[in-house]
Amino acid sequence: MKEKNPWHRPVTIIITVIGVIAIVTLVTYGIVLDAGSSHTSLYIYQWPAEKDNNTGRVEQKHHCQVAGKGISSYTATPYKAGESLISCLKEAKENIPQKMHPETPLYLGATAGMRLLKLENSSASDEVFKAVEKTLRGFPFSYQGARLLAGQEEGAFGWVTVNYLDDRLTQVSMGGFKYTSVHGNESAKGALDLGGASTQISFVSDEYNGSESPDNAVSFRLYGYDYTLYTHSFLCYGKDQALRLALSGPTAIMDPCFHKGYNETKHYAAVYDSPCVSDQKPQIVSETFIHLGGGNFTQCQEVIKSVFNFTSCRYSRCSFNGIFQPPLQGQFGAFSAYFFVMNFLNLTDTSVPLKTVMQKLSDYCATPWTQVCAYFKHDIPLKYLAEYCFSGTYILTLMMEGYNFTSETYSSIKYIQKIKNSDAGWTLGYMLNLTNMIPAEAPDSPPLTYTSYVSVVTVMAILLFVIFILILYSLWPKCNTEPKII
Ligand SMILES: Nc1nc2c(ncn2[C@@H]2O[C@H](COP(=O)(O)OP(=O)(O)OP(=O)(O)O)[C@@H](O)[C@H]2O)c(=O)[nH]1
Ligand SMILES: [Ca+2]
Repeated sequence: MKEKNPWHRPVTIIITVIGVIAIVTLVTYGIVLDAGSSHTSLYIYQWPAEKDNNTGRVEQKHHCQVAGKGISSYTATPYKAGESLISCLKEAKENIPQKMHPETPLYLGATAGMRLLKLENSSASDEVFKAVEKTLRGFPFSYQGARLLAGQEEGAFGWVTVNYLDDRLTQVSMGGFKYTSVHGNESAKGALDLGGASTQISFVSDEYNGSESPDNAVSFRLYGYDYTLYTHSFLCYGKDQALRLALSGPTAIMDPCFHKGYNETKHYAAVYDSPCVSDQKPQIVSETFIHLGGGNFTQCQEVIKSVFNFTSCRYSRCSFNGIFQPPLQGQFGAFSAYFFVMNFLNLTDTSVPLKTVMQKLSDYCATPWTQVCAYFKHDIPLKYLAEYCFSGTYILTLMMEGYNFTSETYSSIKYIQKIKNSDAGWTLGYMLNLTNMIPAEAPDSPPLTYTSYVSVVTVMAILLFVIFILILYSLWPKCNTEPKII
């Protein structure tokens, strides 16, 4: 008896086609933990499994904020630094299909909080890393290391993220010709990152080739274009450490950067337990001081200016503290605390003249604390709320006095949190680099987003399916309806 060909069964055909779609649209994942000074965040990224290194293909799938403070705060009980990560890692397990766990790379990068801890107590920092590593190794992912990022890396990877997500890195390919005129230095966007303990500025400038102050240069070749990036990370100039710098000194008690009516008793130790300010600790017997708000924007600006040193510069030009900075060039994306703060203050629109922005901030700083509290206390944690006047003034002073933006160039800054649903920050650039996802040479085909890629593959698979069915139908043995002539 002739066996029926199983390939002729419609169920088999449908399963095969679904299988083909599943294989072609397989997704690869990567996990990066951003162990910042104030807190840790876990990001899951996803991209199509086929090894086609087009730009704009990696997307953020999931973000988990670790509860509690940053890992550098667990010096007394390092194992708790590891434990703090467990719930987000469990979330990661749920968000990535189980069969993909062993091949999902897992990275942890620590930034300024751990840099400060290393300066202060290097064995304590080793203990924290050990604890964190132990936890990460306990999960089924492909652990790739937990390490301290250099300030330069943090700045450079933030720049890569912003430009990658903005599709500014590839060359445009049209009809076989590659157009480079709109890419490279001219279209690259600078990156401004304001953390809790450090702040980074990174941009390309036609006037910087790395010869002056080579420590500030990061060079790479991406998609066939050479970039020499200027980058600098100012340790102690993140907004939490800058607040300590501004507080420390004889004027600490009446603080113009806090609202009138703000009145809190604080421990000296809490302010001075950081290498950024430890040498400025006043010789006072008392353990506490009363932090009073003055609510005066102009005076606050003066206090903040005093934390920047403009007295010496051994280069052709400097930002502050004797650090070289070439002339600013192009657009800038300002993220992390730049966004949190300016978004709260409703000041993210940089087309508004700088004078108006300052006036609005001045009005906000002059608002009595009781009024601010009554209005926002249900929505915003009090700690954040108390600091927005300081933080807003710090941001404007850092930009205008520190980095030399002017009222004309202020509009070249855009406050951003996300680009195409992915958070702006160093983590994506870090993973792209470590997984070799950005090739040195340009790909030939123009990039597709993941969604467009899946749509194209699905449409093609359906089309193939229809053609397949039609072919089968034409080959299928049919009943002969014609009367048989005997
Ligand atoms: N208002 C507000 N502030 C936030 C929020 N998230 C974080 N911050 C604060 O903004 C500052 C910067 O936060 P991050 O960018 O996460 O800093 P970080 O990565 O912990 O610190 P670094 O290691 O210096 O980069 C810190 O002072 C945080 O406490 C938020 O959602 N709202
Ligand atoms: Ca950060």
